[in-house]
Amino acid sequence: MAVVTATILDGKATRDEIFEDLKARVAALKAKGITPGLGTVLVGDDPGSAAYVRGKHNDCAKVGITSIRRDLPAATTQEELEAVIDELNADPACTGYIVQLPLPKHLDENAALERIDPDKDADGLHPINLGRLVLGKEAALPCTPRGIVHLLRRYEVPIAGAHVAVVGRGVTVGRPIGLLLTRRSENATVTLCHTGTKDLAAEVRRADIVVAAAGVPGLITADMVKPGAAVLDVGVSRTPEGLRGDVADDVREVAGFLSPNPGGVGPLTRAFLLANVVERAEQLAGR
Ligand SMILES: Nc1nc2c(c(=O)[nH]1)N[C@@H](CN(C=O)c1ccc(C(=O)N[C@@H](CCC(=O)O)C(=O)O)cc1)CN2
Repeated sequence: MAVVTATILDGKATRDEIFEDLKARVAALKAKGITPGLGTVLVGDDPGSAAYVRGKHNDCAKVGITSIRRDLPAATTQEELEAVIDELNADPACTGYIVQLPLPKHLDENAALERIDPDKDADGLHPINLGRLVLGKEAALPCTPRGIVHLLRRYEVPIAGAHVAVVGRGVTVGRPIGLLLTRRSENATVTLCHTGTKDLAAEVRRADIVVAAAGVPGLITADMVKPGAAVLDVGVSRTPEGLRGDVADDVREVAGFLSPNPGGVGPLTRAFLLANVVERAEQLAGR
């Protein structure tokens, strides 16, 4: 029988704590006559993206944030998409919003992200907000990286001085997580691994913290993990057997901490999306 050594980093319990805090803050905003609003733009009928967007609006209802949904057909043109973005930029009821990624292949994702008003960028993925993060200025932070840092802190995983291997260089996780973890407040040393990395196993093996965000089922196996390391399973793939993370099951016999998938970082991605909207509403209320 498998021996589980890892402490499980429970994303759902941690999300519930964040929701309690957000509920109180939204109530305080409403008492001042301000209701935060989250917008989503979903293009096409990918069932995974549709489920994530549905989840985001369910979360809004739980904490008292107004939901604004724009669901567009798969054949939407770039001009039509940008017209919806412009509309949300101008909508005073919309405090912040996201364009659900990935977009259908015929659409230009970067152009769409750049069109979002940076002050309404609830995802923290606008180039201006990523640039502010690089410069150490206040900005909306990308939700999944924010969730990862929160989960590590919540379970008192040492970050300062840790060697972190990030696997995957996507815009929502891999690239921005390095920016967060190398801030002075976190002080980790980060190696960003990708398909061009010569010896992935060696890079992962010397890491105290592994962030697996490649979207390759079972990529990280027990023999690649330093005993006691914290392993965060962020990548997700839809396989004929169902949803699979990047981390093989046997890693829980070696790791010191493990964020499972599902039930780890995913719920925090959603929680920090709402947190970004509430924080923006609080900034506006303070003016
Ligand atoms: N505009 C964005 N698009 C995408 C992002 C993002 O941060 N911004 N990230 C992912 C998808 N995503 C949010 O949009 C997301 C992924 C996973 C979860 C989640 O809660 N997962 C659950 C399992 C859910 C299931 O069973 O299907 C879990 O991990 O427990 C939430 C949000 C790509 N696109």
